Amino acid sequence: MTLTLPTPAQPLKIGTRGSPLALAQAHETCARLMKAFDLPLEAFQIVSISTRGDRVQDRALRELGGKGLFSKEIEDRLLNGEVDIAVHSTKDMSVEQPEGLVLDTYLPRENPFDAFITLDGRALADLPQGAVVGSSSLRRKAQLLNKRPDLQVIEFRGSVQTRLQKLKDGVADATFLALAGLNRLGFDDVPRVAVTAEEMLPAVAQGAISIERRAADHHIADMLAAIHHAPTGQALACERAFLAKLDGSCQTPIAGLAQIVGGSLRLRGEILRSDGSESLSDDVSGAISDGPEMAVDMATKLLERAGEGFFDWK
Ligand SMILES: NCc1[nH]cc(CCC(=O)O)c1CC(=O)O
Repeated sequence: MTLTLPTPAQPLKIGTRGSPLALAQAHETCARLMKAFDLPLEAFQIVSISTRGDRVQDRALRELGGKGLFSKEIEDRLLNGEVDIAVHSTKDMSVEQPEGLVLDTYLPRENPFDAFITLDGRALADLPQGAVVGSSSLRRKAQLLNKRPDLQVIEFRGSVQTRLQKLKDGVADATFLALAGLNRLGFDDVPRVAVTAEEMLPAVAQGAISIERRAADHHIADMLAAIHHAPTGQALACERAFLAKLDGSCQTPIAGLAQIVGGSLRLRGEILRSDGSESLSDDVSGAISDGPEMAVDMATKLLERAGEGFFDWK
């Protein structure tokens, strides 16, 4: 197999959102390709592309609706050839890609769990009665209220810095962020306590970077194969099959985590009513290759248990 590799004269154009986290993820992808093929930095060009999700800051994202809130503009440029690959937070990606594109390269997953953030670094269990938590995630809100109906959850968006400032201003007592984001940005001094899977199961695909390409681009596919992390791909295929069967997105109160433990695959899943009044969950293990099948099975059983009317967020 002969690979066609990028050169400084014909660089690989990497499409990404322009947020600090998105750029860090594009740089990680770039660094892995440089290492795999001993390429210079000049063989890559990072193209930052603004998406609708980036432009709308003042309204809750879920009110916007629509698929590909954080990816459509990037996917359009991939389809018209302006960029060669696109790097994404898989958590923000819908379960199906537009015709002609595939999402099948995964980098090794970062920590998939949530971080609980307060100014004094206390744990979730130490949050006083009636405290105010800032989060715009329906999942986090529902999970939190399910365990702690005494808490008040308010809308919270913006960068890590904005959120910390809001805590300092007393707008809220605590917030959540993905640990993966904090780690990738190198925010080591942000006080945080990792939330366990038992306390709050993370969102499907949290902490996993994926790379999208044109389906017909076999040279690109061959090149990306060198940086694909198969265990992450297997876990993500399972989680995304779970989400697909539930017809969910990153903006629905659904949680799911697949982990490879000692040669088998463990899948934990949860669906909630958005006010947190009810939560249904399951925990199964099986062969790694049966991941997607296990996920569909779990989702089907959860839907049966939930019955009509459970999905008030639909
Ligand atoms: N929806 C926002 C989003 N999408 C991906 C991440 C974090 C990085 C990741 O999960 O890979 C975040 C921020 C957050 O949840 O704190």
